[in-house]
Amino acid sequence: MLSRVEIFSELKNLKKIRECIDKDARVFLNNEKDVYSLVVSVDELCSNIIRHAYLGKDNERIILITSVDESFFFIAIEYFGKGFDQSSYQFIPVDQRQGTTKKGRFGLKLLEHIIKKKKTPLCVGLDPDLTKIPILFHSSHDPIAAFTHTILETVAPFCAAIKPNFAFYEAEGIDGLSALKMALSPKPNDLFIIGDVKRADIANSSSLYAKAFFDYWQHDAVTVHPYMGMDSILPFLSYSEKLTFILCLTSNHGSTDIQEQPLANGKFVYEHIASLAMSWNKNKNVGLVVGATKPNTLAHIQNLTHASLPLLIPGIGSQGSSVASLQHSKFSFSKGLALFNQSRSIIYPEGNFQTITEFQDAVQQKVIRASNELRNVMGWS
Ligand SMILES: O=C(O)c1cc(=O)[nH]c(=O)n1[C@@H]1O[C@H](COP(=O)(O)O)[C@@H](O)[C@H]1O
Repeated sequence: MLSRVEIFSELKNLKKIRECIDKDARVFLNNEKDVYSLVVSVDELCSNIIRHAYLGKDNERIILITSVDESFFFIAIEYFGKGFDQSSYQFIPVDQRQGTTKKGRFGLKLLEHIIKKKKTPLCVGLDPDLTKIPILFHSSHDPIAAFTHTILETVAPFCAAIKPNFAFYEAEGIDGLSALKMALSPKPNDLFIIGDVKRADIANSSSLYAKAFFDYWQHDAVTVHPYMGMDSILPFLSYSEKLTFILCLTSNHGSTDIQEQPLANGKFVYEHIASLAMSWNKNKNVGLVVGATKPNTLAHIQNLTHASLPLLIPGIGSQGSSVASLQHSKFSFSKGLALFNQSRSIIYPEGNFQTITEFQDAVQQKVIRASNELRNVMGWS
């Protein structure tokens, strides 16, 4: 299949180039994240042509030619401005590029992209609990692995993100962690993966937590606590292509013990955390965890941050909150970016299941209902 797109050199015209690459890349690649990476690379290349080769002039031509089939993808970009000075290029091996590349919004854009493609901001939490996993999985030699695999396969088409909570895997020791590793290998297509790890330590230790969850586990995002301050969070933020969700106002009752305490200046601790998070957002890769169980405070935090930080919102379902209660609050579904997590209410449907298929059908009903509910609220149905 051969395509040709010609545009004038205005940034707004790059949409046509992105659309063409997005369409053709799907013939060749079957992974949403790879498609997105390619779209971003070509977009970056063309915007550099406009900025550097055409010095911002908007009436010059850029021509994109692609040829693609399942085994081959050819991309040519033709432009007529100042050529690239190859002698100015200094090769930096990928493993030494940390901190040398332009700070990206890749994690944020990837999340946005997947939410739009899947038409849902639903995140499904992977919280495999041996006391809740249906009996039929217990005859498997590795119930946690079998359960995780079944849940992933069932929910993947209907959600944008998954959030494995490490507590549930770590509780089973090495076996639990290998079950998770196996379930996530190869990396699932079309899913944003948030490692719910709630870490952070002195910088020296945090940098290894960050390495573990971003490099080894290949997560797209992690959750961290802010208790130890900026230096404990920065090692996570130095991964500019990943997202780091900072606990701001958690969904549990104990949030009143510390997070909802007033400071000497009259502000609440969670407000202070939200302001700090905004000031740490130099790489556009900071998000906040805010529970859905306090819809009005959630709305207040959304306002306070001008909806500039992506929100991870747990607490819907088993913890008693609902999409309806958010609708009845001042929270705005149309401002900024938010992911709504549900774990137990999706992965543990009631019933006495005799077969995996019966169980999958029940989970599928739950996840479709949760996904559709959010889709309706977003006006995407
Ligand atoms: O960081 C989280 O994900 C989190 C923060 C919070 O404030 N409240 C909260 O419930 N969570 C996690 O979100 C999931 C909620 O699970 P369910 O209550 O079963 O939907 C669990 O894995 C929690 O650990």
